[in-house]
Parts: sequence; structure tokens; C-alpha cells
Amino acid sequence: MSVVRCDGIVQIYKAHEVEVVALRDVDLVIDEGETVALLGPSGAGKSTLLWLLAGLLRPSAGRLWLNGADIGRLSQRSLDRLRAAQIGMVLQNPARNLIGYLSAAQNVTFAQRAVKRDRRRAGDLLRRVGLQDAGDRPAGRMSGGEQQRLALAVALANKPRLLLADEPTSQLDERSGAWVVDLIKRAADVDGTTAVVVTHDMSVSEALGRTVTIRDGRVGAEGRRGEDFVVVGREGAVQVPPEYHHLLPPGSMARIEELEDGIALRRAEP
Ligand SMILES: Nc1ncnc2c1ncn2[C@@H]1O[C@H](COP(=O)(O)OP(=O)(O)OP(=O)(O)O)[C@@H](O)[C@H]1O
Repeated sequence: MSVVRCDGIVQIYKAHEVEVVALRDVDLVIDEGETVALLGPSGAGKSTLLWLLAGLLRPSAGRLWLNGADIGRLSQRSLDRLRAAQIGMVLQNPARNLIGYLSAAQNVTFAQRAVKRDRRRAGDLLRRVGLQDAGDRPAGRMSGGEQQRLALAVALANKPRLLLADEPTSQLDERSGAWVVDLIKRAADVDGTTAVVVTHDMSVSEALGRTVTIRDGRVGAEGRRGEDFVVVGREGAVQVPPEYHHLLPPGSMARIEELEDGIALRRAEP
């Protein structure tokens, strides 16, 4: 079953009379237990997509289903309930995920408020992110890296069906980055948790099952099992990946050659 289904999602921000189109016609299906790295240059729309999947934003156009529920048709209260019970999120700024005056252990158990409280799971999560001895310390007094690891334990506390993480290893060294990857993969294997992780960290993207690259607000490419593909968009548009821009620069003209199983693009002089 698909946990995420985006159908022609458009997201427009309005700021001081100026409209910014952050996402245009995003189609994406992610199945249960998949681990997806969301890649792309700065400003491409990755965080926007993550916020939409978290139910924190409602799309300007298009439809979005989370666990089969059309979020455009849910009341705010039903959406809040779905988020608390089924979604875990790690925001880009680790401190924003936590309640500073609560201890690490209290932060994790607080995140279980919408489900059955499970202290054993809470202890196990703290151990897996290397914070077994930090359970009593207030989250607000932890280092950025510790907060980032704790944020992942908090996000997984309710055994979410969907885990969303924005740059979850940005403040971590290699060893604690590996704990984060292990925990995400373990959640997928053991609990069937689907994960979508925005990352610039190659060791994270290579460890996950699938990559989705957003460029200029669109899904431009996907990678599965080490193989990269471009995605043909709604109107037949294909983004030429930057590594081929020296052969077909943006704005150049190309000839289309029909092949038995597809087409080839060759640069043409106008
Ligand atoms: N609240 C907002 N109001 C206006 N424009 C916004 C807002 N949030 C994002 N944008 C714009 O939307 C576009 C996509 O931004 P987004 O943060 O989703 O990109 P990103 O791929 O996550 O970038 P980064 O890797 O730098 O975090 C950018 O042009 C950004 O300036």
C-alpha cells in the first residue's frame, strides 16, 4: 500500500505581494517500508515537500494522500490526530524538535502521548542514538549533535508509519551519522516505517533504498538500486541532469532521434 501519494502538487508561497512557486506538478508515490532520500540543490523545494508530507502545509493545488487519507478533505482536528499518531518529524533545526526543559527521556515519552506509552521502546531508542546515559539531562542543555540524535529518537517514539527528516545528520560526525542511518533502516525493517529524508550527506543517500531528486520544484530524477533515471514529467518534460549540461547546455536546441526503446537527444546548431 502507498503511504504517500502526491498527484500534481503545486505549492505557492505569497510574501509581500510576490508569489514564489516552490513546487510545480509533483507526482510521487512512496510505498510502505520504503526509505527515500530527497535530494536537490538549495531552494529546489525539498523542505516544502517535507512540510506538505507532514501535514504542516496544505498544497495550493493538487491532491495529497497520507496513509490513504486525502489530507485536503480532513478537518484540522483529524489532521492533527493523524500527525500525532502516524507521523514522526525531524526538523532542520534540532532544538525546534524538543522541549528544552524536559529531560531526554521525557521528550521521548511525551512523543508517545497519542499512542500507547512504551518506556522500553523509549529506552531502546535512546540507547540506539548513544544517549543511554543522558536520559535525565534537560534537552535544552545538550549540544547540537546530541539534540539532533535525540530528535530522531523522539520522531520514532510513536512507531510512526511515516518518518520525515530534514538534514538529520547535518551536525553529526561519521559514527553518529551511521547510528542515524541504522535507526532509520531498522525502523523500516522492523516496524515497516516509511522514511523520507532530505539530505546532502552521500553516506545517508547511498544507504537508503531510493533517491528522488527535486530540481526547480519538480521531480527531475530518481535512483533505485544504484541506477539513476530521469523522470518524464506531466507535459513530457525531461530535465537534463547538470552533469550533461556541457553537452546540452540549458537553452540549446536538440534534435530528437527515435530509437526502438526510447529517444536520443543530439545537440543541433540552430
Ligand atoms: N515561507 C516561505 N515564504 C516564501 N518563500 C518561501 C518560503 N519557504 C520557502 N520559500 C521559497 O520556496 C522555494 C523552495 O524552498 P525550500 O526551502 O522548500 O527549498 P529546499 O530545497 O529545501 O532548500 P534548502 O536545501 O536550501 O533547504 C525557495 O525559492 C524558497 O525561497
